[in-house]
Amino acid sequence: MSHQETAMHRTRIKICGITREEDLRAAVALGADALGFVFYPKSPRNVTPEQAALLCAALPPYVSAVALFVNPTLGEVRAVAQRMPLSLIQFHGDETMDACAAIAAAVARPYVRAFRVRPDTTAGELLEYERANRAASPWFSGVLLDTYVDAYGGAGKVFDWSLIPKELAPRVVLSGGLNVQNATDAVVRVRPFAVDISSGVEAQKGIKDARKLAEFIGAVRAADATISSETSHERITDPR
Ligand SMILES: O=C(O)c1ccccc1N[C@@H]1O[C@H](COP(=O)(O)O)[C@@H](O)[C@H]1O
Repeated sequence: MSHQETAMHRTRIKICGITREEDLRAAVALGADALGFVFYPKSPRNVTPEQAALLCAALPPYVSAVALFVNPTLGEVRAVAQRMPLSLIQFHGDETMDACAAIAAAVARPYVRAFRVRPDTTAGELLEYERANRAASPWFSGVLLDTYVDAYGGAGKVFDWSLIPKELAPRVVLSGGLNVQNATDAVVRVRPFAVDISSGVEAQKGIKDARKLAEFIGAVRAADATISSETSHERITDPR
């Protein structure tokens, strides 16, 4: 196989809970694909639409701005969508499927919907969740898997990745307790479309640590390199 035919695996990376311009610039410089802004007043990472708009002024083209909400009203989402260059909504609460679809249609933005995985979550449940949401709205972009905890998210807790069905993994955003130590293992084992991290790259709540950001992104890219070399090896040994 020639060099040009070797497909490089590239896991998309979202850094969530941006509250400072220097963190945004560091994440962008390191190659993050998306940055998350939390609009949930109970979160230590909460920002106002005006703060997010100011932060996004430093965002270059082709890097997505994601707005995270927990059980928002349409008015709250609209206020954000009108003020910042919003690429994607992340619904991370107990919103119904129909509420997500209606809000996304009203503001004309795609969305991901968080499924908070419990120890007794089944593969069938996850597949059906994705199928039903996809059928419910053309604005549905994918499922984000997080760990079920009493709070809504950003808790740094891992769930059992073996619960994710193999056929769903290439379409999911994997989150929940990712960090510098487990990132390579997570990506090599699960092979998600994207990873999303918040607390694992923080120096303190709401403040990112530039070194952890660099190490986390490096760990994901190391996993990508492993997957790419496995894939090209499979092609060489089985050229079909
Ligand atoms: O980041 C938050 O403060 C937050 C608040 C409410 C709901 C979700 C939140 N963040 C999301 O939680 C997951 C897991 O985060 P962590 O890496 O375990 O800290 C992630 O998808 C964040 O986007």
